[in-house]
Amino acid sequence: MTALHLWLRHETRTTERRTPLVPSDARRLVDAGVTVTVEDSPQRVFPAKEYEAVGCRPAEPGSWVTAPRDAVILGLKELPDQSPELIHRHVFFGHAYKGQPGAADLLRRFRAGGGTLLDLEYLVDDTGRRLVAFGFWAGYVGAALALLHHRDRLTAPLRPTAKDELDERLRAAAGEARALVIGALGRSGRGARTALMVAGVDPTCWDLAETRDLDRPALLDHELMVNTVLTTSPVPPFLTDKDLDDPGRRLRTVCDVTADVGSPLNLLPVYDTPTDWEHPVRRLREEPALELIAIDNLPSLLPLEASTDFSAGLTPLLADFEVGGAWGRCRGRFDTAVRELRSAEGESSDV
Ligand SMILES: NC(=O)c1ccc[n+]([C@@H]2O[C@H](COP(=O)([O-])OP(=O)(O)OC[C@H]3O[C@@H](n4cnc5c(N)ncnc54)[C@H](O)[C@@H]3O)[C@@H](O)[C@H]2O)c1
Repeated sequence: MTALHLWLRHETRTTERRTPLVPSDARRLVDAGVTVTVEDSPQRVFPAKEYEAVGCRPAEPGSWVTAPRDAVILGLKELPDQSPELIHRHVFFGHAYKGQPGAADLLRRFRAGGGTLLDLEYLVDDTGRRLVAFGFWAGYVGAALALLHHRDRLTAPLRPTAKDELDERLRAAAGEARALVIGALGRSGRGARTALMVAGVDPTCWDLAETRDLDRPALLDHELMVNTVLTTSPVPPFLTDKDLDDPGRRLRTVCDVTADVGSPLNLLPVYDTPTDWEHPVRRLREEPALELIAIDNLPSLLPLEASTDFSAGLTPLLADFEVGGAWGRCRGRFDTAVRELRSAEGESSDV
């Protein structure tokens, strides 16, 4: 039996309805002897009473700051700014290791309080492959939005929805479309293919083998493209301004699921800011028209499915919360980031 005390916090972003732990999985952890505290959260897709019904302890939103020191605080997105010293172990997406805005400040807060960031993005197996990710639903929603827009049936602002409702809209928009999914064998790629199939569209699927010698005319001959490629080494871009200016281009709608703006590995360097729920579509060219969707929080639009899937992957890892293995690698990445921060600040490199 483990002495783990898990504390599920309220998400501060009002649009964030997802949770990394759903009630049915919380029950599994409680049954395994884990103490699970769940903060009330008005927007979470599962009400607090469903967690209480399976044996979780209730808590007020934001009360994790006063949680016992040994509690592991679980969340998805950013921590609120109050509490300059972070004393706990925190499991969430910290976005703190690639020099992102606010990254150094967050690491400093951990360093000041002696806490630890266990970043979900760095929870990987021994080959470096991520163990929990929202990719499938990012691809699903991205392709669905692209298809709906292509059919002139996308309305803004976007709002979180249920899969049944989205699928109904996709079926109502069914018909021929020449669609291309790049990165088709990955998590997001599979999601994109699945959504397009719901709309009766059988996309062309490219992955590593098909882009090694990129056939640009073939790419531009598709009406709709969904980019879901996660690359770790530089490769030539899939689209350039020159391609966009090609008068023979049939491509009209692009969804960049990676929304990798500003990264040196960006494969679609034809725009410089993502789009969002208020304004999901941006016109990049007038004649012939080319429109872009590049939203960086796609799975939040399907909070129930995204949460359920993510929680199913995370729960066995939480049940086996330990020093070594995936959590050890995750901790090691945090230690490295703190050392890097120290040496950037000219201090001793000891952690
Ligand atoms: N927009 C959002 O809300 C959102 C949410 C989750 C994930 N994402 C992003 O989606 C992207 C994909 O994530 P994933 O979980 O699907 O990754 P993944 O590793 O499961 O899949 C990536 C795929 O890209 C393929 N690939 C790599 N290099 C390629 C190349 N040069 N040409 C063609 N294919 C290539 C890989 O073989 C793999 O099949 C990531 O950038 C991730 O950050 C975005």
